[in-house]
Amino acid sequence: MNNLKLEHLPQEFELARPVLQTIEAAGYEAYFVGGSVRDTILGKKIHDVDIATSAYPEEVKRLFKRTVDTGIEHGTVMILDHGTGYETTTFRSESTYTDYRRPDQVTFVRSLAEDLKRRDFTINALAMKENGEVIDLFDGLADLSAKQLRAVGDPEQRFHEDALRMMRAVRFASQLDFTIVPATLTAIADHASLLAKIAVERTQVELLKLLQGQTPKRGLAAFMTTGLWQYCPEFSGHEASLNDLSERLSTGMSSETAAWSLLTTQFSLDASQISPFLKAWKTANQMITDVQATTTAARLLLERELQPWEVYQCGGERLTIANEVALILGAPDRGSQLATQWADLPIQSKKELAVTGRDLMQAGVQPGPQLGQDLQTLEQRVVCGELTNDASQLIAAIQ
Ligand SMILES: Nc1ccn([C@@H]2O[C@H](COP(=O)(O)OP(=O)(O)OP(=O)(O)O)[C@@H](O)[C@H]2O)c(=O)n1
Ligand SMILES: [Mg+2]
Repeated sequence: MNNLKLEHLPQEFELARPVLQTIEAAGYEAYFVGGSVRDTILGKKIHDVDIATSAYPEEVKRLFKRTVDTGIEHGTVMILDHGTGYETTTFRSESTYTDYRRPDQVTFVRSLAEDLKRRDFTINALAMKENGEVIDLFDGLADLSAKQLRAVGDPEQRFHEDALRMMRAVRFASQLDFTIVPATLTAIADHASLLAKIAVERTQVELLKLLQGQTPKRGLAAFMTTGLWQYCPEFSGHEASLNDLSERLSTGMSSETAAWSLLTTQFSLDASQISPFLKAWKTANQMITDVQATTTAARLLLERELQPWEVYQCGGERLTIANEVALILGAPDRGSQLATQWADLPIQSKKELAVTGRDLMQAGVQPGPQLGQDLQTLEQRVVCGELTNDASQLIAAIQ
């Protein structure tokens, strides 16, 4: 056990202190736990603070005026008395897990040590008192300084309890630039197939964080060597492409759209293959549309410059993503050129076309498929600079 007392806590903790103080004043224990403690010690910005307490959910609710049962069956209560909501979870003990996802039952306990020992990695098993004193029962601080991920206790047990933790390991390796210690890495390789039991939505979150992390090479390399990749939807047959990526990807992708586009471009998927690929990963429909556009453009950028119509069809921010992806895969950086090409387009969307279908009908074009065709021809010719975007000229061109 090591000692550390943080003197200057980030604002997020300062604001949450009254919650811990109220719980402690009633005779219970309360600590900050999880990622916020880890990230503060690492000097990183934190996004939310999690609180763990010896008070049972009903006891927590009695201490505050406004609470919401956000996950009461797991012991989680949201406290709203201090502005921002604070999720407070009662200490829980180990129990049996038969489905590799969630415990068969949750047992509330009064001991912090019992709670911490069922957490995934030593760096995530730190607790911090309201006054900044860090409780380190599993040498998490030593692993933080050595930049290492190590499962708490027996790694096999930790991955049996929740197979998603294996994806979390490779995600943290990328996000934090940490190595995974050999025993933990071996346990991941031995249990990789359990990932198939995990809901794809949860795996997706970790994969995207990995690709957006600071050292994606590290995370991807572990993702590949442990065999986790084999239990991800639609990855089969792409081992060589993924290994190639793990060598190329020296910085994190800028967004989720960029992360997906990198995979679909690297896998040489065409627009019709992107939809089943992303559907298997359960992404939103908008993501499918965006990735189809960025991948089409990125694939072209790997060969040559884009024509105005191709710039137009990809559009705005998506061009930046296409360029980001193509650059990683070996194309020259055409970022500023694309920005100029985009800015110089006569119109940037169909809404800016000087005529509508109604205008064409008034000019005598019959409604029907031909009308749509005519409009698209005009749009294309305006974008390419063959026609001026002027209503009378466009109508004249059609007639
Ligand atoms: N499968 C999991 C998920 C979470 N935890 C524990 O619950 C804490 C909070 O979980 P979560 O917010 O999902 O992850 P963080 O570690 O806080 O990371 P992030 O910064 O992404 O929120 C973790 O630190 C860890 O102690 C765990 O043991 N096993
Ligand atoms: Mg967290």
